[in-house]
Parts: sequence; C-alpha cells; structure tokens
Amino acid sequence: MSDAPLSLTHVTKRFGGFTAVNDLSFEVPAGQIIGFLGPNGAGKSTSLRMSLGVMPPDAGEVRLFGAAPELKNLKRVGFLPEERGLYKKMNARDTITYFARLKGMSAHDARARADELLETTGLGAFRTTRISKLSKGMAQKVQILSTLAHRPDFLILDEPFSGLDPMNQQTLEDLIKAEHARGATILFSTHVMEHAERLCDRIVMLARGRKVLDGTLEDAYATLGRGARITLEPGFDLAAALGPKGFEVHRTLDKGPGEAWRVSLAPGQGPQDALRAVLEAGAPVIGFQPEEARLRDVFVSLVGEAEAAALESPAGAVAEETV
Ligand SMILES: Nc1ncnc2c1ncn2[C@@H]1O[C@H](COP(=O)(O)OP(=O)(O)OP(=O)(O)O)[C@@H](O)[C@H]1O
Repeated sequence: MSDAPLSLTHVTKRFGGFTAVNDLSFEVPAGQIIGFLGPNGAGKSTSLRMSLGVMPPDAGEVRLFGAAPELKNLKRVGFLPEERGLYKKMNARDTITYFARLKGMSAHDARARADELLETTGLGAFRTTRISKLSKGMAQKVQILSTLAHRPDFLILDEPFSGLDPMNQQTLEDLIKAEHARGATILFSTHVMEHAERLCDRIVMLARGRKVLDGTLEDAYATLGRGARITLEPGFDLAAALGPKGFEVHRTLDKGPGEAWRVSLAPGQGPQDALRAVLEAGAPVIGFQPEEARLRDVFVSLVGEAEAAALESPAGAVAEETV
C-alpha cells in the first residue's frame, strides 16, 4: 500500500442527485508540486475537502500518508481552505503563532517562526497590526503563513493565488518554491494556468467531476502537439471552415485586436500547411504565428471553450473572498 502524502482511489461524491466528483483517482507522491486545475464547479474543492476527511466520499478511498485522514496524519498537513477566515481582533503575529501552536509547535518556536515568515514576506512592519486593519491581500498572506508555519510535510492550498495582486502572487510563488525546497509536498488548485506552468511538476485536471488529465507539463502539451496561432478579423468561424478539411481548430483566450484561433498540426504537417488552408478558406487573416502549445490551450481543448472562458488571468485575479 502506498504511503504517498495523498492518494485517491475511485472516489465519488454526490450531492443529492448531482455527482460533484466522479470516480476520481490520482496520487500525490512525496516531493512533488502538483497543480489541481479545472473550471468553476469542476469538483476541486470537494476533492480537497474529502482528502482531509472534512467530508467522506460516497464511494472510493482516500489515504493520507497511507492511512485514513485522521488527527495523527493531519498534523503533517497544512491546509488553506477556499473560504478564508481569521480572527479579526488578533494581530498578524499572534494569528500565525496560534495556528502553529494548534499543530503542536512550542510557544517559543511558533513565535520565532511567525516573525521569520512575516519578515520574509514583507509583512514585518505589520507584525502587531490587527487582522481587521490589514488589507484583504495582506490578511490572505497571513492566512497562508498560518497554514505553513508548523513546517508541514504536505501543503494543500485551495486557490491560494485568488485575491492577491501580481506582486503578492509572486511572493506566494517564491514561498511555495521555498516550502518545496525545504522538502514539502504541495498540491494547489488554481484557475491561473501560468502559476501552474511555472511551479508544477505535474498537473491533474478536472472537468465536471472527472479527471481529464494527469501528467507532467510535457504530457499536457503533448495532448495538443504543435500548432499555429492565427488572428482573424472578428466574425469568421475558422473551426467551421477548416474542420471538414481535417484540421483541429479552437478559439483561444487571447485578448487583443481580432479573434485568435489555434490550429493543431498533425504529425507531418507544418505551419505553412495550416496557413495555406486558412488562406484557401478565405479567412480574413491579420496575424499568424507558429508555436508550441501552452497550458491554457490544453485547458480549453480538454475542458471546453464555454467553461474555460471563466479562466482568470494572473494580472486579472481579483479578490472575491472575504478575509
Ligand atoms: N455542500 C454542497 N452541497 C451541494 N452541492 C455542492 C456542495 N459542495 C459543492 N457542491 C457542488 O459541487 C460542484 C463542485 O463544487 P466544488 O466547489 O468542488 O468545485 P470547484 O472545482 O472547487 O469550483 P470553484 O473553482 O468554483 O471553487 C459544484 O456544482 C457545487 O455547486
């Protein structure tokens, strides 16, 4: 039996007649950073809650460090829930110290660790500021620091980047890398593909409760292969024009003048074959660029355009949660 930090085997969760997580299996091996991706409502948070034993699965099995999720192995985990919440009257330092103490650290070590974390993440000057007086992003950072203060072996972070401005997103990326370098295994959910692209050893992608991808970034890119990006004047349906000719074509999420499309290239095809077909179809081309796939394109192709449209961009990640 595996004693990996986390393994889910054929896990299913239903709410009434609705199946939120459907026959999901994956493993988080020690030492990896894994991105848990999927559009809104895909079942990510439900899966993470089951992983911690917050709610039981209707079918299948969850193992944390090779055992059922219970107090002994939960002490080795740091969990950042999607719903944020801290004691508003406590100051930043006491908050982190409090959570570290709950996970078994001594008062002295917890306080020293709180100071060290606040200092390295730019919050040193706000050590004694009450949570209620901090900005939303700062309070979220305090919550993240509270999650990892006890140096857990395994960090589970549900949408940790959501609500942080680009500077603080970078601080969090650095923090995740530092935790990983210290030896922690990390599983985090996100809507922002670029974070996953920069940080992850592996990606697990969900759509409508089912796993649609489980592999390295290279495996993810290989699902699309090479492609060409084509920008057209708005209003031309390139998928309808090229589909019958055997090309796989998707709208991309790129913003900008015109409408961007991606044409996947089959083995043996070159970008010029795509360009020739596009021109023969009479498409109003305003831009053309041969390129390799990106995780955003993989996401769109596996999850579907409509659901992928809800993706956040890193700069556009907006605070939704209350802290
Ligand atoms: N306690 C619950 N009772 C009923 N339905 C629920 C409950 N929790 C989740 N759901 C439903 O299950 C589905 C999956 O929700 P979940 O929160 O796991 O998705 P998610 O992938 O985390 O989405 P998001 O990125 O929007 O947080 C959604 O349709 C949600 O409405």
